[in-house]
Amino acid sequence: MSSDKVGAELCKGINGLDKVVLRESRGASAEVYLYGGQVTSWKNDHGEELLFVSSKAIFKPPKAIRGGIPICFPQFGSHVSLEQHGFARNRQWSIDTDPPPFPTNSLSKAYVDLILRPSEEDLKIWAHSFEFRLRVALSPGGDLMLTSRIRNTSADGKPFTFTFAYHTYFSVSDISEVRIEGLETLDYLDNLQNKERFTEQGDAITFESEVDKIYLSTPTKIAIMDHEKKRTFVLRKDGLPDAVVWNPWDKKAKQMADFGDDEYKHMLCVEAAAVEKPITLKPGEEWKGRQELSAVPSSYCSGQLDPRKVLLSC
Ligand SMILES: O=P(O)(O)OC[C@H]1O[C@H](O)[C@H](O)[C@@H](O)[C@@H]1O
Repeated sequence: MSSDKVGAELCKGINGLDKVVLRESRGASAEVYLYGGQVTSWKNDHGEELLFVSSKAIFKPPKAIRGGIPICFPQFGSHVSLEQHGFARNRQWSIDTDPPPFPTNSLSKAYVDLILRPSEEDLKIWAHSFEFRLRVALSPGGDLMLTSRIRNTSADGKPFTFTFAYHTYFSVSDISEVRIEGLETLDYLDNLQNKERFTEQGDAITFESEVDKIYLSTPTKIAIMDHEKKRTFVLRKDGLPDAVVWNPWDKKAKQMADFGDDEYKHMLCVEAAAVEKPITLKPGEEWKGRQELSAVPSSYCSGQLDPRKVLLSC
């Protein structure tokens, strides 16, 4: 890491928590808290914030930070007897000063490598040795890239199984002006209806009430179009077949202590995930999951009414 303007700099964030600030030459930036290994800010080269973080977010252990990109591991949701979304999002990560070689095609200097290993206490609640390496990088054009590498380091010959999500909170102007393209006609599990399986009907997905769905085996590109902002987020993913879409809407919003009553209007979670088919790693095996985000003016995407064209042209 360097302390130059372009690159990565370790400094203090809210409540004295350590954070790494990434800066690219054209002005894009990102912030990553070591607490949770969590991205809490991603700004374009005009300094506009692209991620949502609640004004009521609590930057203090043991609560996970409400917003940005929490890491859900070793589980997404609450299937096994672990806390909801696992513990990676409320553990202290370390800077990985000597990560194993990282095949990368990016010329970026703005990146940081973090590592999470289980503590003695963690091993009591999830008895598996692992190394979780997370690279967060900004491309020269301002794209935000997260790569997770999870390795089974157990010496006892035991495999382990996990589910995973990059729980990304996008900042949007007004949820009623937003639509998602790339998920129409897919099957999903509806968390609001006992995880029952349905098939999405109709055109692009829009929002007028609470949504909590796990879309299964999705395309690798998903577009989130904010009409009022004239901005399109493009999410690209690899190793993560599913995509969770969540907005708590007004009633749930009021039930969350770390979320403002009206903030649901200005956020949308679209999360690259591996949920339906849990991943199993034998000792020595490694899994890799990537999420890449870009934000482009909507006018760059021709044929907005045709999702295939949008996804091809972005
Ligand atoms: O409040 P949290 O534990 O951060 O979870 C927030 C939300 O995360 C996901 O999107 C789940 O699908 C939702 O069911 C959950 O309410």
